[in-house]
Amino acid sequence: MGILGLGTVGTGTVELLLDSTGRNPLLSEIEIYRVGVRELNKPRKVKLPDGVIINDLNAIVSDPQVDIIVELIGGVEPARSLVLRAIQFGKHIITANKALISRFGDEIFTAADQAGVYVMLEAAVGGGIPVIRPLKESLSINRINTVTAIINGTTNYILTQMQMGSGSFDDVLTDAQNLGYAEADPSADIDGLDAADKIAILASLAFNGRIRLEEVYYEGICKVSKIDIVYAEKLGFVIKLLAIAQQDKKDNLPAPLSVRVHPTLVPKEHPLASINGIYNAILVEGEPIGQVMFFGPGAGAGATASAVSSDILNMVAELKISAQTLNPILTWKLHKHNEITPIEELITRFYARILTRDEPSVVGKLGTCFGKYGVSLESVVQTGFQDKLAEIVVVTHDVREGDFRQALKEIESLDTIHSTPSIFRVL
Ligand SMILES: NC(=O)C1=CN([C@@H]2O[C@H](COP(=O)(O)OP(=O)(O)OC[C@H]3O[C@@H](n4cnc5c(N)ncnc54)[C@H](OP(=O)(O)O)[C@@H]3O)[C@@H](O)[C@H]2O)C=CC1
Ligand SMILES: N[C@@H](CC=O)C(=O)O
Ligand code: NA
Repeated sequence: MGILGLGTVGTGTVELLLDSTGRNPLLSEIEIYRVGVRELNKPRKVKLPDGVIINDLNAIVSDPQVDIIVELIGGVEPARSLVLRAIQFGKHIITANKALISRFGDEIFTAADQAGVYVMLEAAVGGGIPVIRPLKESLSINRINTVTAIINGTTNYILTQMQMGSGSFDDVLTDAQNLGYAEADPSADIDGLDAADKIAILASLAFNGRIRLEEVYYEGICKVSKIDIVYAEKLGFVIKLLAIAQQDKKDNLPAPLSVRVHPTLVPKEHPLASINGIYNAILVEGEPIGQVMFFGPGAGAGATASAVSSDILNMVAELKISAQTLNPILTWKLHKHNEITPIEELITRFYARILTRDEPSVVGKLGTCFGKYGVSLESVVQTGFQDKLAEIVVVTHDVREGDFRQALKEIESLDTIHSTPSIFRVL
């Protein structure tokens, strides 16, 4: 076996594979033949025989001694070219790289199909949580209607720390980086793109069709402030970065999918409200199963190594049965593209925090504007003052997003309105 990458996940995986006592006996059949890195002279936490760690990754993916390539480099290039080259040379692939799969899954799965090799990616979504394989195998008979998930550990860690009132945003992010949770470029975590990559993968599996990543709406956590966390709490919510894939029905027929990532006010009694820190959870709803929730550590060396190494063991087990015929349930044959609804068509509740000049008629003016676009309000709270401006928090009933945005545009043009610092969707 050849491993590409010896960073957080690569090191965790090598440590796990070398520590076989009390684990699955198949582990003894796995040889770490080569490990590819960028910098040969970097100090490493794991000790491997001389010559195993090299920096010629192209040589590893074409080496006849290697049957399985484990890609743990991250990012698109050179990961994409190396994986495609490995497939050309008939190697089976294991990867933790959601950025690669969400963008180039089509190309990689098609190449793998033609070459008759497996691609396994349990670690790419939810870190250590088994979710890809359960969706492919144990739940595959269900008609899934919704996947609602917390699938970025770094942002969940930051939001949890903010909620507990500890540390500044930057300090908590640095913590998450030092703990090995964040991506090499942490803006992918913060801006919601990492969660978008992951929900695109889950949605393709759950709804049996490819997803165009560019159609997935995503927003990150930059606009979530301590003030909003406190208001949300008073109103009975916690703020979480949710990734949602939902199949709505129109006239009892399946409508296009809604696939999106955004900070969301989650009612405190909802099962996802209590998922804190580095933990992730994926709530799957389908027919006939009902609700199933997967919960566990979403990032970090050990947890992610658990998912990568389980893929390695499963791969070895599959190849023992037959190297000629692939188990069809483990391959990725997604022939159609799923159609995705634009975000303007989403029907949801909203939370908005509006800063106004303190005039007696302002709540009435807000109500009139919202009413004009069919936005009805569930609650309006005039809470306090920020720099001499009155602060009003509204929560709407379900509304079409496009109509809410139009109402807000008109509200923002009123003289009495100063600004709308926060707008979040409510679950
Ligand atoms: N960290 C986590 O908790 C999780 C990460 N993942 C995914 O796992 C993958 C790996 O992440 P992680 O281990 O955190 O990343 P790291 O940045 O810690 O490690 C990356 C490794 O890849 C090597 N590498 C990077 N670029 C090149 C290159 N151009 N040529 C050769 N080697 C290269 C680096 O070499 P060198 O050491 O010499 O610099 C390093 O060993 C990513 O796809 C990530 O999204 C998935 C789930 C959880
Ligand atoms: N950066 C990711 C790592 C796991 O996928 C996260 O924080 O969830
Ligand atoms: Na997983």
